[in-house]
This record gives sequence, structure tokens and C-alpha cells, in this order.
Amino acid sequence: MSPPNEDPTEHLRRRVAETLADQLNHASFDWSALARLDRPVLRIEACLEEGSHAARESTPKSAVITQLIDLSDVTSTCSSPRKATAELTDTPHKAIPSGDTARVPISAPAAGHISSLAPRKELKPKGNVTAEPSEPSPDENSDDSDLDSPTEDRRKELGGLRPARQDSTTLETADSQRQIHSGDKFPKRRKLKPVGHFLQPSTLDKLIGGIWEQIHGSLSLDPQSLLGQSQLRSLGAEDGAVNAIAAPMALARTGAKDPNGRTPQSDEAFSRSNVFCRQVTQASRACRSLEVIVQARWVEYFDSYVDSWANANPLVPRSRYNKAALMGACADFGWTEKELRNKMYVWRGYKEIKDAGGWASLVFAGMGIYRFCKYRIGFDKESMQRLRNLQPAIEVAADTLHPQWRQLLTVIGEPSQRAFDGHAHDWVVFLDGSDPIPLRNTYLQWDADFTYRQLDECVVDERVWGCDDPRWQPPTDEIVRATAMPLCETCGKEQSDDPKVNNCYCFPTIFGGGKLSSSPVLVFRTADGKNNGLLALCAFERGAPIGEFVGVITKGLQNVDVMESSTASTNYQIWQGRQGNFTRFVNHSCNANAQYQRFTWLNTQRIVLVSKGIDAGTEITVDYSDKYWKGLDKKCLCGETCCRYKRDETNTDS
Ligand SMILES: C[S@@+](CC[C@H](N)C(=O)[O-])C[C@H]1O[C@@H](n2cnc3c(N)ncnc32)[C@H](O)[C@@H]1O
Repeated sequence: MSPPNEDPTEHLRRRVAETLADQLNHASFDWSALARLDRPVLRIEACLEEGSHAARESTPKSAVITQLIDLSDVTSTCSSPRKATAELTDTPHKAIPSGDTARVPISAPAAGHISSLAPRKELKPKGNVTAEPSEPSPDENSDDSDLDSPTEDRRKELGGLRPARQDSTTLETADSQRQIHSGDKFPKRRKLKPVGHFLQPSTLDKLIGGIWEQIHGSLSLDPQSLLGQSQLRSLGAEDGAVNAIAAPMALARTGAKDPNGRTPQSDEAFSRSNVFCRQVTQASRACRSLEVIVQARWVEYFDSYVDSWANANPLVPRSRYNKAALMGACADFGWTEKELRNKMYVWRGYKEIKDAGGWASLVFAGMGIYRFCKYRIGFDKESMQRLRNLQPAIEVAADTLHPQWRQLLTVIGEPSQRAFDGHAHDWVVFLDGSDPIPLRNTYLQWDADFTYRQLDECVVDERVWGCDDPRWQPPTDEIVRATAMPLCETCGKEQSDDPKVNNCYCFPTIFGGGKLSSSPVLVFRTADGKNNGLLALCAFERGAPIGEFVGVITKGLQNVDVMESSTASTNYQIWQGRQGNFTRFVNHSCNANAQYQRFTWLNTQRIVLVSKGIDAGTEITVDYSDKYWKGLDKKCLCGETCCRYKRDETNTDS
């Protein structure tokens, strides 16, 4: 019996928690056994059964709850030599260019490491490889003018990202300096230092002031015209009635049934209300973008109107024409002079943003731009110059990710022709504001036929693997039998591409249905001779995924850059020479801010580029490790004081 006033579920929860805590207090744990496990979990299963039979029955009924509690953090507090080697470390020499997930999966092989470019025979992969193995990887710099045939002679000039094969020929001993160990935890999320300028938090007084201002201002809230502007009539309102358009929302409020007898709780009504809410949100964002470009353009008209009078009558002070224009506008707007002056101050801010960052910077600025312009925070010369330098990059992203955006500009008489087409990563941007150039052009000096096909997902080289994906691993663990859905080896939760049933949030922005349409990164021209690199447009907090390493799943390629990886049963390579995604442009740094981690999604191994804490506007780098640089006739240009591969007189041993 639950105590009076206590919800039975709450009562059950309390009873179970107390009993479990009590059991654990009395349990004798063998801590040394715990420390020997790579990734210890405590399994708790619960089933409901008849109490009188429970003691006699040895076979439990099927579990109603199966819970795995990850004890990795418990072992990390126990001292164990084995654990020490598996710990994720931030020191460059032990960083993980391509290792396992931070928590070692239960069924995963031992820690990954970067292998050397060991066998140097020119081995052609079996079969007819889609990945054109005879082509070089075009990621070499100007010193690699002869890369078009990966022969023995040239091998020193070519390198590859090579996480170790897990076979006996490449596996090194645990105390080898070269071995890179993956840790058993995700990188701890550190609080990032604020970058850029932050707006003052709004006070309640300001909010209340704003409410009074709006109520007493000229805001028009006629729903018919609002919905008309927002182009929401297509949502089912034949007669144009607002309630018909917003029927699902109206029903949810009143609890009434619709004309077809559907309750507001029906799936269809819920789904329609989702669509309606999404459409209004999108429409109001588009209206906001329209509003700011019209206001910025209006300021330009205002200025040129005043200029035209002042130029025609140079003896009359300009301020007089300014005042006259202002009063004329006040009459048309129906505002006081003070009101219009205040608005113009903000609108002039919009114009200044547009002058520096282009129209795209206004259109995609979002709601924050109002406060930014009202309080003029960070409107200094240096910030505006930064924005000016970013303008072409902003346009590349806007044109390629939102091909329609320029149509909004026709309202203010600007051309709607886009300047950049194709994929966002088909362009290389410059940080000094120079014009972007097609990606292809940046490799022509080494390969006149260079092309790069952008992929969203890895493609399996069928001529090597047939219909099998070597990354797929049969679900062997018995945990899997407890549920029809694959369980995450890292968090133990159910994985699904359907966000309604997915419970694994290890890398939620790339796996689990909440996928971002594109990662905020661009290919950029490095200033220090590394050819192209990958630029973070936004901050990525420590542990956040940047994207999956995507390319052609193949085997047996030699003397070209490849990611080598393996499952418990198979070695495979991911090649990005001709097709792949943006991870192909990630350069090496001896003080890298990202790392590659293995992660199993729906029983298929993936390699994920994970942040170790990246500020917006910085280059994303990984540590390729000794195995990559060993035997490679190149100097590292990372410029870090801790650089291990400078290869000058002061650092000859690297
Ligand atoms: C995976 S690609 C990276 C993208 C490459 N920079 C490009 O433009 O295609 C690897 C190649 O980039 C160059 N690279 C990367 N990091 C470097 C570094 N720290 N110093 C010098 N070259 C580097 C080397 O030519 C290397 O073989």
C-alpha cells in the first residue's frame, strides 16, 4: 500500500530505489575484477511475477526493465595499469587521430592507433575499384607535383590517415610510444570561454517597457492580413477563415471535435498543428528578414534623398534637408520624430551590417540583430572588417544551402541570380575577403582531371565487398536480445533513425534522426601553405560531433591517404580521394582541437570527427600521429610550439 497522498508510481519508485541502495551497500564488489573490464556495466533487470512463485522459480520471466549502468567512471577512480593506458589524454603525443569511441565499446577491438604506411609494394585492390585506386589523393601540397601515380618511388611524398589495423602485423605492444590509445570516456564538455561579443541580457523592466510601447504604437495585428502575408492560406482554409486555417490549434484549446469527428488529440490533428506552428514560425522568420532588408534599403533612400537636395543647394546646410525629410517621413509613417529617429538609429545599424557583410548577413541574421543594432555592441571598426572579410563566405553558404534566398532581394530591387552554385564544399573561401574559388581549381596543378563528388553517406566499393558492408557487425551481445532494436555500445540505449523511438544521444546532431542538414564548416584556403583546410564557422563544444568521416569503403589501397579501420572481424579502408565529405580537408596539428572516434550506429561502425573544444572562426585539426608522418617527406606546418614534425635542425629526430 502506498501512503495516503502518495502516487503509486512514486511509491514504487521510492521502494525500489531504497531497496537497491540497500543491496548495493551490502554487496561485496571485487574492485580489481571491475578494473580489468574495458567498459564495465552493471546490468539491472526487473520482472513482475507472482510473489508466491518467485522464490521457487529459477528462470525469471522476461524483463520489463533492462538497464545497463555504465561503470566506466567508477573504474576511472580505481588505480589500474591497464586503465591508465586507455585514458583519453589531451597531450598531443597521446591524442587520438582516429581511435575508438571515447568509451571503448564492449565488443570493440583494442584501442586504435595510427599505423605506419607499412607495406610499400604497389598493390592494386582486388577487382574493379570504383574509387580509382590508381589516382592519387589530391590532398597534397605544391611540393607534390608528381602525385598522379602512387608508385614505390613516390611513396614518401604521400601520406595517409591510418588508424591501426587490429591485426597481428600492426598491433603494437601497450608500452610502445607510438601506440595511440582511445579513452573510455567522451571528452568532458568544458565550458567554452565566450567568443565574440555578447548582448546585454534583457531586464524585465525593458520587457515591460517594450510591451507598453507596442500596445501604444502602430502595430497592426489584423489576423487576416497577417495570415495572408504569411502565405498560410494553403493550410486548409477554403473560406479564408482564420480558425479554419488554424483549426488544429483552435481545437486543442477548446477540446471540441472537428467537423469530421476528430478529437484534438488525434494523430492527424496533432500533426496538422505541428505543421501549422512550423509554417507560422518559418513565415515570421521570413517576414523578419524582409523587414530588415527593407528598412536598411529605406535608410539608403532617405540618405540619397537628402543628398540630392543638399547637392542641388550647397549653400543650405544639409541638416535642414535632413530635418525636412524626417518630418515628411514621420507624417507618412504616423510616428513622432523621436520614434522615427529611434527606429532609424537601429535601421542604420542594419544598413551598416549590410555594407560590411552583404545582404545575406542581414537576411540570415535572425532576431538578435535588433538588439545588436540598438545597443551597438561590437560595432567597432575591427569587427566590421571581420564581417567584411567573411562576406563572400556567408554568400557561399547562403547560395548553396538556400538557393532561393536571393528572391527576397527582388523586393528591394537587387538581382536574384545566385553567385555560387553546387555544394557548399565545392567552394574554397578565403579569410581575407578575397573571392571564393571552385574547389576543383585548387588541385588542378597536381591533377588536371581532378573532381570531387560530395557524399552524405559512405558508399561501399562493391567490386571489393560485393553487397556486404564490412563495417556491419552482427549483434552478438546478449543485451541485444532483450529488445528488437540495436543498443548503443557506448550508452546502452536503443538506437533508431526514427527520432520517436531513438534513445541514444551520443552524437545527436548526426545520428538519431535529429540530424543537422549541414555542419557549420567551410573549406578554406590556409595562409600557411597547407593548401585547403576546414574552418569552424561556429563553436563546437568539447565532445560535440562535427561530422562523420565519409568516403568510399574499400580495401588494399596503397600510397594514398586513407582512413584504416577495422571491426572485430574485418579490416577496411575509407578513401576520400575522389568522393567524400568535408572531413577530407581536415589538416594535421600537433596541438589538435578535434579527434576521430569510432562509434557503432545500428550495428555499423562509423568514424566520427569529434571536437575537443573549438572556437568559432578557427581551423579544425586532428593529430595524424607519428604513423602518418613517419617516412613522409614533408614538414609539418602546424606552427605550434610543440610541433613534432618541423624537421629542422632543432628537431631532427621527429
Ligand atoms: C587529408 S589532407 C588535408 C587537406 C589538404 N590540406 C588539402 O588541401 O587537400 C592531408 C594533406 O594535407 C597536408 N597537410 C595537412 N596537415 C599539414 C600540416 N600540419 N603541415 C603540412 N601539410 C599538411 C599534407 O599535404 C597532407 O598530405
